[in-house]
Amino acid sequence: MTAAPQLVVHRDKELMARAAAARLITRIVDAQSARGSASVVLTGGRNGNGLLAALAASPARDAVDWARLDLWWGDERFLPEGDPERNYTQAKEALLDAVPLDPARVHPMPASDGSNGAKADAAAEAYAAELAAAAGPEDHGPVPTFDVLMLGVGPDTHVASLFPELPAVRETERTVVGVHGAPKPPPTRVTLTLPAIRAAREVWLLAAGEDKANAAAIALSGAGEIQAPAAGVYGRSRTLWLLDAAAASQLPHDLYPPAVA
Ligand SMILES: O=C(O)[C@H](O)[C@@H](O)[C@H](O)[C@H](O)COP(=O)(O)O
Repeated sequence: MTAAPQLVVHRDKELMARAAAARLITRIVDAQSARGSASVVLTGGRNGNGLLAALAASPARDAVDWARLDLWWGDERFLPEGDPERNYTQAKEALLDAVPLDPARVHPMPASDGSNGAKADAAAEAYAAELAAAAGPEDHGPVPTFDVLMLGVGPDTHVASLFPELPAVRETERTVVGVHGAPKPPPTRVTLTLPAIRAAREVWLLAAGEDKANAAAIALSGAGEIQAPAAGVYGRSRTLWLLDAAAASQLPHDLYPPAVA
């Protein structure tokens, strides 16, 4: 049984992004000090990219040893390489092009014009193989033990590209699957599954803005994971919701934590 999710509520979207970026820097530095490297899973979307931009602008940014950081993605829009709508493209613009990462340690999900052909299911199998190759005997299954796995939360409670009631959220064996007919464009995507997400040490859910208030309240009030995928994600040692006051506005009062700045 996993511990209950922890909640932190910040004044507004901008402060939440800056505070989450500072939190991520600290977690990466701690992991690198303890194990010599760190492993982080990025998320797409406005909140995810806002955090990356805040990280790029952080005065503490270069406390991170960027050459000893492994970056993975929780999901990807299945589009051609360089498409401005790809999560990888947006992450590069927000942060990756500004820091001295080791390219061999940056693992974008395949593009639709890559070697897997225009088949999202084949791209998913390739990424699952890449994850398995990076896993070691100390890891929990065919994925590396990510230090932090971040997930933006959709207004319908989707996380990554796990949408309510669609097949991907029901997957219990494979670590990566193709998604077809996603309600959030583009319709074709590649996504980690719940088993892969749950291998992470810490799972952070990012929810800022009034449009996330209903999703946060549903996910945190005992909804099932098929109907509310954000309710089904948890880390091995920590599950953390990072919200702003607007996204927390519909939470039951007993869940609403003491406000921070
Ligand atoms: O490919 C994507 O779109 C994301 O991975 C998706 O899961 C996103 O994180 C949520 O939809 C929240 O997006 P916003 O932060 O823009 O609301």
